Amino acid sequence: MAVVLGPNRYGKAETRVVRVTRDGGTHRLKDVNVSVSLSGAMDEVHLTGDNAAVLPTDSQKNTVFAFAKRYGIGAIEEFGLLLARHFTASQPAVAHARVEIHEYGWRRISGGHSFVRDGGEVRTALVHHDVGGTGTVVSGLTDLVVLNSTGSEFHGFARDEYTTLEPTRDRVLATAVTARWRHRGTEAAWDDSYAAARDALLSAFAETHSLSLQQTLYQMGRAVLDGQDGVCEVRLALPNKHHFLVDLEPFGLENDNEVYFAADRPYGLIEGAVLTDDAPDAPSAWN
Ligand SMILES: O=c1[nH]c(=O)c2[nH]c(=O)[nH]c2[nH]1
Repeated sequence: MAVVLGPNRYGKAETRVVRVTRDGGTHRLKDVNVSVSLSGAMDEVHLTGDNAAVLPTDSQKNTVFAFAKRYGIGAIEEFGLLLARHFTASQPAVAHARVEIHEYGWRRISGGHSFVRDGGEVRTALVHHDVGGTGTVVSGLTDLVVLNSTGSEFHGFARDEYTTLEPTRDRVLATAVTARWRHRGTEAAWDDSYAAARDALLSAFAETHSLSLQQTLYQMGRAVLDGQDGVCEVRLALPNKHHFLVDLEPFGLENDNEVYFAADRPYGLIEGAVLTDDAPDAPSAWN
């Protein structure tokens, strides 16, 4: 029985590119996930290991970043066509290009450079009640994804022999907020309280000129407490969703804080509590 090569394709999946367009102080954001898959005369690489027809998936990823800079990202259909036509036109072995793009929507918070991602967030409540009649209520949310495309710095940090991070005076700051806030009592206008806390978190994130995510965390917690006497403690978990500036110099392009690689892991995880100095102890409230 003979064995033959069947249908095949290859490419770089899920290149996460964030393109910031700066129009003075007003920024626009395009956040996409691009998967390229090429097919054509690829028998040799499978049968003999001859790579002559294989444009590396690494080059495909670089093309996505370079095109994001060179042409911007308009409608994702248009960006997809641009890429697919490029690969079929420039690689003799490529007969077909498949480009799938997913776009994540963002809405403005306030100011010109602060955004909250559409959908996905979850409202949470955790209630404890004793037979004796005392209770605690912890409200919260998870997966509230926010991004500042400027207004964030990180420098002056401790260094050791393993430190390679470059200090920065202008970076993208993004996080998926998990916040929980403890109420003093068991009577409150819960929906209004939730809306006010969510607003306070968003405004504080947008309005804090950040020197670290830790500093932003404290300001976010404080904003919730300042807005509501009925809340005595806020706990926050803020993953630092790193956006790395892509080096476009090898392609003769300058990257003036426009094209970022949105990494999903590993991520910094910044956690902390902010509380009023009269907050009652609540050993079980958070578990
Ligand atoms: O805001 C930050 N806090 C850190 O603790 C940290 N560590 C790091 O590598 N980048 C950052 N950013």
